This record gives sequence, C-alpha cells and structure tokens, in this order.
Amino acid sequence: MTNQNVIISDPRSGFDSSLLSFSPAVPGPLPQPGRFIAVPAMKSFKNIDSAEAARITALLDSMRASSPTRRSSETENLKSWIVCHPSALDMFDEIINASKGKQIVVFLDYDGTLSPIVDDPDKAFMTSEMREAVRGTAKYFPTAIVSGRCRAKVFNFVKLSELYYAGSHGMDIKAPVKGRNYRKGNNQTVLCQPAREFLPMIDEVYKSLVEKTKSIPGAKVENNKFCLSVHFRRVEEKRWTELAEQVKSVTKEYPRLRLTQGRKVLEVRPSIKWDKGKALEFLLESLGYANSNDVLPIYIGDDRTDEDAFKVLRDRGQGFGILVSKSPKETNASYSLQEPLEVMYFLNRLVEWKRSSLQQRYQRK
Ligand SMILES: O=P(O)(O)OC[C@H]1O[C@H](O[C@H]2O[C@H](CO)[C@@H](O)[C@H](O)[C@H]2O)[C@H](O)[C@@H](O)[C@@H]1O
Repeated sequence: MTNQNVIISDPRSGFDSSLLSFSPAVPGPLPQPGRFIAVPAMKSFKNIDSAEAARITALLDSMRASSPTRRSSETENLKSWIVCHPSALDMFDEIINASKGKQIVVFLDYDGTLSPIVDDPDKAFMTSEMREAVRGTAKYFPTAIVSGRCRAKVFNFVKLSELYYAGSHGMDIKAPVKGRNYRKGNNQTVLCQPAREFLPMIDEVYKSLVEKTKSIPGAKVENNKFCLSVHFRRVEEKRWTELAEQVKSVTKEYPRLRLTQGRKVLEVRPSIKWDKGKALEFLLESLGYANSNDVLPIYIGDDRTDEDAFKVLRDRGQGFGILVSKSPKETNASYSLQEPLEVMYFLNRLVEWKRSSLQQRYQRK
C-alpha cells in the first residue's frame, strides 16, 4: 500500500494485529496494559506505506514508554523488578569484592545520568556537586563520558579535561591529552571517528529537518555532528505522528541513515555497526584491557542507546551495567539507580572506598 492514508493502531490496543510483528531494535519497558491511556488508539498516516507506518508507530510507542510517568499500580511491578535489578548502592560491597585485583574503569552517560532530564536540551546542566563526584572518580579510575550529544557540547556541560569523551553515541572518541599511565603508557590523544564520511550528509539532513519541522511548535532539531536528534518533548502529543512523518519524509531519501529513539527524541544516525557498546570496547582496548581479565568496567546510563553497552558487558561476562530508572524496564543492566542524585552517591562511595583503601595500604608500609 503506497501513497494513501494508512490507519494503524497502537500495538497494545488490539486493532490491526497484522502490524504487531515489528519490534524495536532495543528492549523497552515491560509492556503493561493500560499504561499508555493518554495515547490515541489509532493514528492516521499520509503518504507512507503500511510497513513504514508500523515502524513509525513502534518508534513513537517506544519513545513514549522510555519516559513513563509512574502510577500507583506500578509500585508493585517496581518492587519485583528491583529484585532482579537491585540498587547499585545496596550492592556496593559485592561490586567492590568483584573488583579485587582488577582496575575499575567507569563509563558514564550524560543526559538522565549525570544531569536530570529537562525540557530544554540546552539547559541540561549538571550540578557542581556532581562535577566534583566525577572529578574525584577520574582521579582514581579511568573515566569516560559516553553520550548521544556531540563531543564539544557534552564537554561544555561536564568541563573536565581529565576524562575520555565519546560523543555522538560513541562515533567521536577522544582521550585526555595528558592521559594517565593506567596500563600501557597511554599519554596520547586517541581519536576514533568511524562515521567521518557521513559529515556532509548529516549536515544536509540537518538543514532539511530544520526546514521540515519548523511549522510544528516545540519541535527542535539538534545537530550532534555525526548524528541528529529531533526532540518531541515540547511538542503537543497529538502532533507527534505528524512530526515523525516529517522526519521520515526526509530520512527516506537517505538509505544509509537509520532512525532510533531515545527519551522523547528520534535520533538520525549513520547505519554503521557502531554504538555505545563498540565505543566501550574501543576505550577498553585503548586503555590496554582488550581481552583482559584484569579490568572491571562499570557503565551507568539511563537510555535505550546505553543498552548496547550493557549488552557488551553481559556478553563479555565482565563488569556491571547500571540502569538509571525509576520505573521497571527490560534491560541488560545488572543493577539500578533511581536518579542522577543516586549516581552521585554511588560515585562518591567509589571515591571514598578507594581513598581509604589507599590510606590503609600507606599506613601498613
Ligand atoms: O546519551 P545521552 O548523553 O543520554 O544523550 C541522549 C540525548 O540526550 C539529550 O536529550 C535528552 O535530554 C534532554 C535534556 O534533559 C531532554 O530535553 C530530551 O528530551 C532527552 O531526549 C540530548 O539533547 C540529545 O541530543 C541526546 O541524543
């Protein structure tokens, strides 16, 4: 079916079951009937075929679900979820025990992990207390920020030159110029930009998206250098389908780009096999820990895109993924933290533990 209006249902509503087979590439929150009551059951799509309409619907549903509002009936679900994904604060001693004889390496997502989610992406500042916690962490452990934002923008928020930065979902990686000698005398800037050839295409698509979406109040297109974010957060929900259609009308001309979703955001990015998981592996290798048992990576993130990194850790059987979430989500992470404040507590505990164990070692000498 092409070039005609397609009526498609919410996958949970029971309409049009032929379209239920599409599932997002990454896991989402546990399906809970009745949870999406504000969502219209049917959406009307113009000028796109049914398969495409199903894909857009799935992306939008998945996007809604990644920023859910907690209802009292969900408290029970949360309790049972926590049993499988206990708080990293409660499991702190287990994490420390697992790190015996190993170098802890810390990976931190930015939005929703170090800074709270806010309406205006340009105002997602981290607190100075959080900055001190990250600074302390980097003093004792190699520490990387892994973000969907472009590297320069996330650096402007974090403002710590001693960190590794992987911007654009890991497609732009840089090590601190004066890197610390963790393992192999790494004092050079490591640079990895696997999507370089896409830069002109991304710029072109950015301009088209700005033009196409300018009539939709609240829509915002963010240029993250190797990828783009189209923000839905300040758009009236009844216009989300229209916005998604506009995005699709641009990206369908670029088969080498793909669409993924995050927290009230659609991301346009190159279809290359590179993601936050690959960035984590690249950074471990750069630090001299490829195929090594002497390392314990800890990755903390809140977003769908962080699942790629959680999965790498799970597949390697190494380290811990920690999901920042207040509601139950299907995840490859081992542990959870509820919000950025808890992330800060966790980082401070890591720092305190390391400081006191170094002190004890010094006193024994
Ligand atoms: O990988 P991250 O560091 O988590 O970046 C993912 C996206 O984060 C930002 O958007 C999200 O946070 C905004 C500010 O709180 C919020 O307004 C938006 O709704 C969220 O999706 C950032 O603006 C995007 O470019 C990143 O891709």
